[in-house]
Amino acid sequence: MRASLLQIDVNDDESVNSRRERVASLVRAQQDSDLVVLPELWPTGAWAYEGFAEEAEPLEGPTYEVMAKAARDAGVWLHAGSFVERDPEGPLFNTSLVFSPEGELAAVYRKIHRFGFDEGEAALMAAGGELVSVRTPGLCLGLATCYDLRFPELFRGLLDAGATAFVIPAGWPAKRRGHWTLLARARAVENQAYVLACGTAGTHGGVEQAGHSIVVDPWGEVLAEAGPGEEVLVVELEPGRPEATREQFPALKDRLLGLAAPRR
Ligand SMILES: O=C(O)CCC(=O)C(=O)O
Repeated sequence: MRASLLQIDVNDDESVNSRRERVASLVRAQQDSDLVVLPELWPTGAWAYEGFAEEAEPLEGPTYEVMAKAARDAGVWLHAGSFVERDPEGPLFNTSLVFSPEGELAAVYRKIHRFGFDEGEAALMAAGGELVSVRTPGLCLGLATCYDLRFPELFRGLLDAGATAFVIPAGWPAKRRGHWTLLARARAVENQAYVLACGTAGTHGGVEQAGHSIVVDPWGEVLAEAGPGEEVLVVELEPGRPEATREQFPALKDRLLGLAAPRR
């Protein structure tokens, strides 16, 4: 099973419309892959907060339309990264879409952990409240977005829902790149699952992006890692590898659920 992670250069000079068309062409060029992954908030830029309200789209807005068609044209499973969704009730969400190779919507995930400590995304957006996984013929994909990577309990929830791979679009800043790589490997090792973490390149909203999209196998080995610039990272995954790893080294069977809090 071949996956392509499209590490897009997201900068403030390119308009949302032209970036959308450019990214759609890049998706269409991945016909040899089974799964294509895009980063977080690539249409607007994850850090370009001032544009969020103006650029917000309904669920089935321009990003949905263009990406559904690109998935169908390429005949791939497409994790279309995320975009700023305006819910009909008013709130904004950081919303990821997954399309089947027929261009049908297969999953919608609204980012649960918003970044910003009461500012930026955390102030402007509402939190999603639902764990989402999607079964493809090869792997069961558990969905998470950027800052979610710091919350292992979310990944345990996805594991319990059957996930064998985690797909994590991000707009991770360069200054915390060390955490990105470490956390991606940790989530893979502790859950014995593939991690496909796709970030952005470039600088937007004044924040230099880490790039360095990464694919980690269920044993924690880095299968592929991008550099800092725009890049298509192509990697071969083995369906069945997570299950085989879990059988050979059955640490997940030793989980102790519901441990009591320490007595004071
Ligand atoms: O956790 C971090 O260091 C970065 C998170 C982030 O950039 C985001 O969620 O948008």
